[in-house]
Amino acid sequence: MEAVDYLAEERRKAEFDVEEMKIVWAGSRHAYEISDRVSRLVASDPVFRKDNRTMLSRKDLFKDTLRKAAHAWKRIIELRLSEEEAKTLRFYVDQPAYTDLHWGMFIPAIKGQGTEEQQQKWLPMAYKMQIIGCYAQTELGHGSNVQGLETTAKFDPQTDEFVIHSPTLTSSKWWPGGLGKVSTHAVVYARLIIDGQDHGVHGFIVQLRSLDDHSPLPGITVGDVGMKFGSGAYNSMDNGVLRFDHVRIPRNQMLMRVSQVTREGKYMQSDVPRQLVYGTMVYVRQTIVSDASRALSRAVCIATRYSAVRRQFGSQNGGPETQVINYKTQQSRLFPLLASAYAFKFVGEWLKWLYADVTQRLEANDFSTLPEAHACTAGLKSVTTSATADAIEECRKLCGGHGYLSSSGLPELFAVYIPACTYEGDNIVLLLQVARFLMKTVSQLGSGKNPVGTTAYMGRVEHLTQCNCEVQRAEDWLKPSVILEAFEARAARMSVACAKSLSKFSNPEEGFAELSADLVEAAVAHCQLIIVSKFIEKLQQDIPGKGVKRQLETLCNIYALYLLHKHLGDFISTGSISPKQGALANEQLRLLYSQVRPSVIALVDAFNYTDHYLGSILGCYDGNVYQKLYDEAWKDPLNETVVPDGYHEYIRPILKQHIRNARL
Ligand SMILES: CCCCCCC/C=C/C(=O)SCCNC(=O)CCNC(=O)[C@H](O)C(C)(C)COP(=O)(O)OP(=O)(O)OC[C@H]1O[C@@H](n2cnc3c(N)ncnc32)[C@H](O)[C@@H]1OP(=O)(O)O
Ligand SMILES: Cc1cc2nc3c(=O)[nH]c(=O)nc-3n(C[C@H](O)[C@H](O)[C@H](O)COP(=O)(O)OP(=O)(O)OC[C@H]3O[C@@H](n4cnc5c(N)ncnc54)[C@H](O)[C@@H]3O)c2cc1C
Repeated sequence: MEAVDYLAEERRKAEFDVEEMKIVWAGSRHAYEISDRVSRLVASDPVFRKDNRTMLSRKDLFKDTLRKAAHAWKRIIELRLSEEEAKTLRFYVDQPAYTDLHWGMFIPAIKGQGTEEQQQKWLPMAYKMQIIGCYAQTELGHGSNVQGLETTAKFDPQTDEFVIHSPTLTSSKWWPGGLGKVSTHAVVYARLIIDGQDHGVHGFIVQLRSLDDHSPLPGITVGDVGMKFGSGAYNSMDNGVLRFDHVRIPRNQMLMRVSQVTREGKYMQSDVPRQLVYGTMVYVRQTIVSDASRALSRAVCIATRYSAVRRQFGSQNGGPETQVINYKTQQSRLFPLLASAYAFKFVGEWLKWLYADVTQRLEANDFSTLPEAHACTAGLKSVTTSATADAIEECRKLCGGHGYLSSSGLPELFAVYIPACTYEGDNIVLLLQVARFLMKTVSQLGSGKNPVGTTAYMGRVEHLTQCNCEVQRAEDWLKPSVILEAFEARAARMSVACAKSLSKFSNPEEGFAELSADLVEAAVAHCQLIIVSKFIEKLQQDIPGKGVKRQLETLCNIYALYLLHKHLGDFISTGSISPKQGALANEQLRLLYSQVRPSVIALVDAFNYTDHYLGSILGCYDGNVYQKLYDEAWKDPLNETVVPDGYHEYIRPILKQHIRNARL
């Protein structure tokens, strides 16, 4: 059989309706149709070509990004694309750009923190891209600790203005995407000072560059922070540095939904919580969870297709070698990642719903679910991005040597993805936020306030800290109720153990710092429980299509049992399961790998990614890996000449050394 036939053969083995699974993956038939149409549109447009981008210099890469962003905008206007279609188009262009921050943070910040009047003034200009904005919060000296920001916004009652100033080197804004070279405006976070009194961090809309010639306005020093990790990758983004030297802005450019400053310089707080100043981060963290499933599914698609094509060992009497995907070790490394991609997809959908729900409540002045929304977005952002970053690297290893080639697409995907573990909140810092929320929940148990939502299980803490797992045979692990109780017991017991340890400290903050490593583990357990439970909930829905639900059940079980196996120490040390039950879970997991094996190629086909989006020779739909790898090698600039540049200066003299030595 030719390499090109391997995937066709695999597709014939699929045990479910792949077209229906595509709709489940996309979220709805409508979303599927948009994604399918727009991804093909991008793939067929030569301006969006990206196969040469890791070879470009920083300047050429940046200009290429500007060209793509301008072309994308032109196509959006020409084709009158809806908001959803436009977003999908930017996603498939697949090159980090200032537009991500303009649409993803600048506009949401004004929407979430601006008054009606401010929204009416700024949003129409932003929607038409007559102004381009970024989100300037982080400083050289302060990122995680937002309350530690140093930039000041002093109210000047004489002129009815704020004076924005960077008092120290460490107060220089540092990192904001789009700031370095493009943005005309920024939402700048600064300490509000009125009459010498510090009212903490607030957001301000500040113009940075002239709308006529793009030069920085007086008092503004702005530039790019420099090259980042990897070639291509996130270097298409102009992450920037910015300093203010007493820059004046009108008073009405402070975002005033949460608090206001009057003409007289009076500071007034609305009845909305102060934490809404952090609202844009909650919004973006929620989108990052869905993005994790996309990045992970992309890597998994590449590694799965390649693993079905690649053969090593096992040939008998000159017959074909074994497909590496049939090695149990390959399966135990790859299939949990496939299952994780689906798990993150569904928890991302749920989180989107949660965010929409909390937004609706906030509009009706119901702030009760804000702490949970903060904990869920922070925790799930952390857990899904860390797992995805690790998984992309694992996929590279699963592809052996060829995975290390740039043309596999995996090195660039890794380089572009890993900052997700840091931006929008360092993952450990965010897990500590979840831990605080959990400790608060435990401390309130018995006070008559019943935990709700994702912490509702804590309401059954007495049962969960005493229950015995009922598993006796491997197949008992297939019962959703059994899986759920094991995960709930582990999470509840870890939180309760932390709370008990904390109670021994006279100073709770000291205790929290001392126990922070354990608290992070408890937070991870809680977040993993959410992901598992949302997958199980998804399966309670009506899911049409032959065999579709069955495949999803298998993936759900793989995801849960893989986590259980990976964190066996937690489950056993908390007494949530016995060592014997842990071994049975592993036995069941092996059976599940065999069960899902015939369908894995169809399961990655269901992501419906174009070859353009995948950007990987190893992951192409046709599986023609070797011919493509061979052809690609000859396109490398080093192969433009047979004898390399530098031969005469640096190679020949060494080779001819013996002649010189002989003459001496
Ligand atoms: C689509 C775009 C593409 C993506 C491109 C990526 C671009 C990247 C952009 C960025 O990175 S922007 C910068 C992001 N920066 C951060 O994420 C900073 C992380 N730090 C924080 O979020 C906070 O400083 C902190 C870690 C939460 C701590 O803040 P603070 O010291 O003020 O809080 P605490 O005293 O711990 O808590 C006070 C109180 O507030 C609650 N809370 C904290 N954050 C939020 C929130 N976002 N929403 C709601 N509530 C929040 C917290 O739980 C505490 O509650 P109580 O315990 O008092 O009830
Ligand atoms: C590619 C990229 C794009 C970005 N885009 C933007 C943007 O558009 N706008 C913007 O404003 N910012 C942006 N940022 C900044 C980003 O939000 C911050 O880098 C991030 O919040 C982490 O903060 P930090 O860099 O200060 O890390 P630090 O907080 O200095 O982290 C350093 C280490 O200290 C640990 N640590 C910190 N605090 C604690 C604690 N309390 N307990 C335990 N450990 C702790 C962390 O876990 C980490 O290991 C971007 C960053 C990157 C990398």
